[in-house]
Amino acid sequence: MITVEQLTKRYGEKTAVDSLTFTVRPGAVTGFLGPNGAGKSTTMRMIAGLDAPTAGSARVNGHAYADHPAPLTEVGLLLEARAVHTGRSARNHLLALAATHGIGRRRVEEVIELTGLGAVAGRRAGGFSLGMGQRLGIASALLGDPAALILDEPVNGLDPEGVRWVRELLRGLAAEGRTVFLSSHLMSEMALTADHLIVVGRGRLIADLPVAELTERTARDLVRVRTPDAEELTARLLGPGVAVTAAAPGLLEVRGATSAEIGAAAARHGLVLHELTPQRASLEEAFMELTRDAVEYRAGGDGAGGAAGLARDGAGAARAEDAAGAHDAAGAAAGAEAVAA
Ligand SMILES: Nc1ncnc2c1ncn2[C@@H]1O[C@H](COP(=O)(O)OP(=O)(O)OP(=O)(O)O)[C@@H](O)[C@H]1O
Repeated sequence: MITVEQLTKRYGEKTAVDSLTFTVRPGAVTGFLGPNGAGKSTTMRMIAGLDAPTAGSARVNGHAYADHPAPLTEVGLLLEARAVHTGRSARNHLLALAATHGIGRRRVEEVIELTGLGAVAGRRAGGFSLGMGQRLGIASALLGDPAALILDEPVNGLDPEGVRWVRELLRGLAAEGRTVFLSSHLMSEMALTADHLIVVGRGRLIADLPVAELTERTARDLVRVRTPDAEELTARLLGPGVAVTAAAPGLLEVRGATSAEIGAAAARHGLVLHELTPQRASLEEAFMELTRDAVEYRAGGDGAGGAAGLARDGAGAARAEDAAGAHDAAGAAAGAEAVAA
């Protein structure tokens, strides 16, 4: 369990992490998501005791990381890819690390096996590719068989097979009851790997919700219909609460009716349909929507009513309801535009 309370980090005028409060629970993969510069790495460094908070606290299993007598056995860390600039072989690197914690050779061989480094373990780690370096970083993190893992962008630089390998490994570790906390700026990756999401922008909490909930919320009330009988179908569908937009010749976008209702109406009136597709916003779109204001602010926009608007309660922590409310409102506004057009 990782507990972050009112965690804040300022570098001079710059607030990198702003009153963050969240909990990362065991038995699940929790994704830490946010655009570049949102404060993910800084937060992870503070959890790992590598940076001192300006205010607030971060605890792993109830203690500050630095207070753990043998931190490797408590928390596995992967914070910087290619942190190994060494002439040592991967195996010797792991053996040296293991020795600092009284971890035996057997465990070193186990993690080499687990991370698929067997064939290259005798090679100089400093010359590893980014992908191999990531595997070695993950092997180091797993060395102490820790109950919690904190991984900053663990799939960075990995090929698709490597990405899938990390995903399955992390899901397996969570299924064993461990706390798995990983950062990414890629929603698509998180959607496949994480059970729960903590989304940040400009150092502040934007959302804290299960991935499944975000998926549900991205379902748009919109059905795309391709038909040679567009005009007549439009006339048949229009009614209270139903809006139909002609997106292109023979292509309608219908709001306020399900695809089943549209199909039934077409059948009743003998109208031909070539396509009937309920639309869902992709998770990537949902993420962009959630973090849009945070990004605009960073790009020099005024950001008024942006992430600050989402994180509007006194404590500065917008929970899922707030963020979703804002998201829904934005979705509704976009819908109104489309209908008007
Ligand atoms: N040592 C530092 N001194 C000054 N500013 C810093 C320092 N470390 C981070 N920052 C700033 O704090 C903000 C948050 O940075 P951080 O690296 O935590 O974000 P991030 O979400 O991990 O981004 P990325 O996805 O790009 O790694 C950024 O604006 C960054 O420039």
